[in-house]
Amino acid sequence: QEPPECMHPLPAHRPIELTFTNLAVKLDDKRHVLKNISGVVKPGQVLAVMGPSGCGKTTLLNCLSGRIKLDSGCIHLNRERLNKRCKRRICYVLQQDIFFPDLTLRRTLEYAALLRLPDSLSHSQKMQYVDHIIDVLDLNNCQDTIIGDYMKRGLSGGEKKRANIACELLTNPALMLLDEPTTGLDSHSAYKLMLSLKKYAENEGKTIVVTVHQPSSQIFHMFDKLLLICNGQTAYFGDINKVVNFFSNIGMMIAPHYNPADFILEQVKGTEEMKQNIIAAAKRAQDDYYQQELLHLTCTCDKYLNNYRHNHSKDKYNSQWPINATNGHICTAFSDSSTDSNEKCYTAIRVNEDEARTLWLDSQSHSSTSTSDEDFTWQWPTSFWTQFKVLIQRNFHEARPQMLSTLNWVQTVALGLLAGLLWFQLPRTEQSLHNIQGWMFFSTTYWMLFAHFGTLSSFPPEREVINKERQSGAYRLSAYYLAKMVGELPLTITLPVVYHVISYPMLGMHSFSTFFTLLMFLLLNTIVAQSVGFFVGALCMDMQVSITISALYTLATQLFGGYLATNIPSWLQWMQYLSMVHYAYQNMQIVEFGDGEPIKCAEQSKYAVCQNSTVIPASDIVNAQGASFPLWLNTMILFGFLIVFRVLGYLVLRFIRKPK
Ligand SMILES: Nc1ncnc2c1ncn2[C@@H]1O[C@H](COP(=O)(O)OP(=O)(O)OP(=O)(O)O)[C@@H](O)[C@H]1O
Repeated sequence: QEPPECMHPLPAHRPIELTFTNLAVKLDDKRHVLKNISGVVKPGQVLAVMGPSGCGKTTLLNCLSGRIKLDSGCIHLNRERLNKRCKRRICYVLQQDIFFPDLTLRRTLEYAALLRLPDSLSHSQKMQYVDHIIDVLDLNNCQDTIIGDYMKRGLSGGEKKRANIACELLTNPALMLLDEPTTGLDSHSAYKLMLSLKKYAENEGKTIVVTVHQPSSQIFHMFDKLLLICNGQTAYFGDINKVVNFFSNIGMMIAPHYNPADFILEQVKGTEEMKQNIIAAAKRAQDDYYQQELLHLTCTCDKYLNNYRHNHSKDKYNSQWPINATNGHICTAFSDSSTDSNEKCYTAIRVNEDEARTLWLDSQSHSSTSTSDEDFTWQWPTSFWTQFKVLIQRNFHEARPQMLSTLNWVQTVALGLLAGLLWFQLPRTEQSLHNIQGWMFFSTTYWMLFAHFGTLSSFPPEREVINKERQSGAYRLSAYYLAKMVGELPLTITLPVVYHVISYPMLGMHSFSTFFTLLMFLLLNTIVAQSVGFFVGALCMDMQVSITISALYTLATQLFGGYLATNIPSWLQWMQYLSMVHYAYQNMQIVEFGDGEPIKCAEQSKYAVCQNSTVIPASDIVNAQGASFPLWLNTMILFGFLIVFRVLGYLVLRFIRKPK
């Protein structure tokens, strides 16, 4: 069954001719992962990159997408050298399928469409296009299945692969790089997927580069060009239907009815001598290839230039047409080359050939000049406000199953009841004071740990998705960050509210105002702890390191909170100012003992004030634990913690953990 034709609601992007020349990448300045890799792929063509495992295929795609710094060589998209701006026009489908596991496939695609299709399209147009992409990639049956991960069963491997491609196809990219899109698919699914891509390239004038491991011969013959890599070097670059000839010319004959893909991979996995022979032959063939291109060019350069002049006679590009790249100059360069050394002639001629081809591409492009200009100037597909709104919804949907899981509900209700029963209806006497303080301290530290470690464990997988989306320029980091704070807020506070509603009245409720004020400080403390967890999770790439830092910080926070140790040595007293629990716990005491029913003095009270009074004022209770601040100052400091750690978290993502 043929995949349906693609009808994208966006105007077509200008076709891209991808040219890469002499790419080299070294590891640790020593070992070459890639060396002298060159090639060109034109609009409508599919280039297959093949080679043994570890030969450098993924590294090449990383280079072409601009994610790896080159040691030498250059990459051009039409006439423009690969730069940050044009990187956004490349879609890169990674080998790993990185998604939010709890969202369904349809929801995932809907959010991708809402974020990555421009605001000029209505919501229903975007949804229609999602339907269309689901049809194109044959994902109808699983659109309501969650993506899943190793813990939760969701989409199959093949469905995830197609979902990955679907997300990228949404933006109607002109250049697609796909890293092993057929891995894990059965032969029929692999064939169907490649057929969809091939049709997409042909019908829409897209430029496609795929890495493949061991394609069937049916798939192999679908490709237009092949780049075979061996030991990081070119073992073949050229038309797919000439590769068998290339090998037979160097004495490596394919048996009849043998899959050419299997055959060439066996050759490049042979002895070191065989590999060197193949690489040397590829180099010779490449030189010949350029000579032929040149001959072709000299025959057609008149056509290119005449076409170009005809189509652009009045537009602004005409004035930019380089004076030295005239027909005469190309031909002169060519005739000069017959006497020059190969290398010199190649350089001289390539410059002009590239210019001619680029101009020809301009003239052939089915998009108008204004559309192509828009291509080069757009920054974000949607406005900040759209990104913010969509990301709030997505954050909420994505985080809810984890943050409000059944297990968390059970844990909260059970602990609320347990704390209520343990400190049930305590009398307001000095003898019970330590127990009442125990409830407050337990509540603040428990929710601090819950929020901190919850964020710490959930953020690293989320960072993968965010990095992938930031790399493709889907949205602003600031929109994501604000949306995360707002979208997760109701989820963050739900369980502490439930806990407080259960346990505080059991302890002994005196007024609604103390109930609500205590709840506010409990929530503020929880949100601060979440911010610290987010900052540590964003900063540390190693989970073990982040757990160690968090354990140290949260335990020290408890030790200096004012409940466990009241006689802190003077040289260590500064540590209590770093303890967020210290401020929340103090405020809870000020409210509970100040606004609630007062605490009666014991007969033999340790408080001096009891010599003249029958009740202990809140200030005396708080002062007995060491350094103390008034309510407003403690509250300001807690807000200070919140702002500082939120800003630090943002700066870490913006400058330290930014995607390459
Ligand atoms: N960051 C890195 N640190 C160390 N080695 C690296 C790094 N990146 C790549 N390599 C090495 O470079 C070589 C090429 O890796 P690459 O992932 O490009 O291979 P590949 O052809 O895509 O392999 P496969 O087909 O198995 O996915 C491998 O030997 C790999 O170990």
